[in-house]
Amino acid sequence: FHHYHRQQTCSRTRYRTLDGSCNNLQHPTWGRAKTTERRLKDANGRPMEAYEDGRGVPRGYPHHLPDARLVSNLISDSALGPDDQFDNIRSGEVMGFGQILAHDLIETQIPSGFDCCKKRDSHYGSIHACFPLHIPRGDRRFTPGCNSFRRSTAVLGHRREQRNLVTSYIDASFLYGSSKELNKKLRKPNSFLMLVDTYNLLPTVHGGGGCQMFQKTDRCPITGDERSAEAPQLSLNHLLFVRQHNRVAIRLHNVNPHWNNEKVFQETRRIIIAQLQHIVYNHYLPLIVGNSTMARLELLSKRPGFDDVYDSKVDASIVNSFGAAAWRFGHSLIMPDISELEKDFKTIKLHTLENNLESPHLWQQQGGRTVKGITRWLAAKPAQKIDNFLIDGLRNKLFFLSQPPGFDLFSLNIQRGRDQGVPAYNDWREFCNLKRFASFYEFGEFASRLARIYRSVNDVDLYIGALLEKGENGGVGPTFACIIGIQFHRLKVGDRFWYESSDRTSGLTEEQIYAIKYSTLFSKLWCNNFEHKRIQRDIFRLPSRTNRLCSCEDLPELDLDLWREERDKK
Ligand code: HEM
Ligand SMILES: [Ca+2]
Repeated sequence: FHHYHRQQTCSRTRYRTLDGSCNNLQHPTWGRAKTTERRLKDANGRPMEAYEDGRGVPRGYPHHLPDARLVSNLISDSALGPDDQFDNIRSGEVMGFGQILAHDLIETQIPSGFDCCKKRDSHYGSIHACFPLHIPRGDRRFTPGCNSFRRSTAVLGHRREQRNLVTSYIDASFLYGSSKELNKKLRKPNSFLMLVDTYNLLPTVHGGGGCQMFQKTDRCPITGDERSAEAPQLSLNHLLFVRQHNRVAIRLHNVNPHWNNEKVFQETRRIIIAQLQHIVYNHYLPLIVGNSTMARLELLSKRPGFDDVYDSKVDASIVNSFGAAAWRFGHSLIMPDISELEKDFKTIKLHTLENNLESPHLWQQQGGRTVKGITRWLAAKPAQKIDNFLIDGLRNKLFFLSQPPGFDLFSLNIQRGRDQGVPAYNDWREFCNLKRFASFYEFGEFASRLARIYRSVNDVDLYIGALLEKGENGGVGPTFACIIGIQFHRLKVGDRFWYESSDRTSGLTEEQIYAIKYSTLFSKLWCNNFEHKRIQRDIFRLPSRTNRLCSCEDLPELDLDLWREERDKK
């Protein structure tokens, strides 16, 4: 293992590398793009892995587990739930931000170039490459056709592993790209700015890229992450960060006109990443894992200045089951439509989500005229509850794109977990020091349905078991809180460039850190970059008596004078 990595030598640079290498000086590849996802180890030091043969055959294959689509139909059909499935605390942006954060941390490689549906294809029928979903008889809402499922690319070794294409660290890689080559394409030449188009929207590529074009004028966006056109609210979160970079960069250049372009760019990048980390740990995560996990794993930031949490023994690489299951909790947050909300915060214009996937059309039309209404809606209206239900648009019509067949995102999640050897729910309970379930009855409402399709309570898939748990204040249940908590703990203490670090080479000053903590509110970024006049203070919580709509001007602004350097000092 070690001799591969020794070749790269690292120096202590002021800024992060783009691919995440050399964050850990002893282990230069930890957290780097294009490296292997990790397995947590149980109390006996055994990796948390559950391939059927211990090597790489999907868990349950061929006949041990119920078809993923059957599980989804019986447990996750939103028609089985209450009429109103909106959350009463969390705003739609909890969903939007959750997805862009997911894309900062992980993109599991999936191979291309073959078709699991074509008998002539050499991989057809090979369980090492293809793992087709079986559609239960009589499942009329789900148009069968061929539901090709390609297994995540295998990193071969003693046991099959998967590869993460992006940097694990919270480093805004979705904005800057996970490689030098991509970063170069995203920047305006000879400038400290990120590229935008003529309407100050995401830059685009003519005639292609990974998105659908409904009209001749639609053009696919190019960003630091190739999935940015996946859904409109995701693209708009990308846009927010591109604009925020440019806004800070221009002001930083004005404060330090003697800095060269690269210095302005890199210093801006450091500020943006600090703001992102601050928001994730102090405003976002508490709403997901709850206060007890935040406290137990010391995830909240210190109030004022420095906090040297870095531990060079901690590997911040993404844990397999975090990406394949736990962080996909967010799919249950997804709302059935996308709306534009007028200035009065009442009048709404509806669009369905499933007809706007993989397409920039909604926000590109008329030079971005819809951006303001959609972003106002994301902030002011609720997400769906974190639960075992998924909206019909994604459970039956994913990638429907005006023509059947559709797909089911929950089935994909379950199938992906089995593909990647994610252990069963009960094994994770034990890992997390929770009592194993002795019988199906402990699942409550859905017990008899689970008992009907799984052979044993020990077989229930992690994704489904964990989403059936209740969490603190409507957050994720204890099993996902455990996995997510561990991952974010590692992403904090395993990041040498963590924003509260007092390192003299790579860190900010104590005053700068204080200023970032004092002023950084995602609501303010939303105001500044989408030209809103009013918003609530905490964008992730719905407007309420304790989180009233206020004037954007009343929210604090980052004081960039703290970055002023005398010309001769440099
Ligand atoms: C409109 C919204 C969304 C759509 C259409 C969507 C769709 C998808 C699809 C198709 C996949 C790949 C499934 C597979 O083949 O395994 C995926 C993966 C994933 N999604 Fe979502 N998603 C959305 C929102 C979210 C949100 C809100 C979160 C979290 C808060 C999230 C977290 C993830 C994660 C962690 C993965 C695995 C990434 C990887 O390992 O490559 N997604 N999503
Ligand atoms: Ca990253």
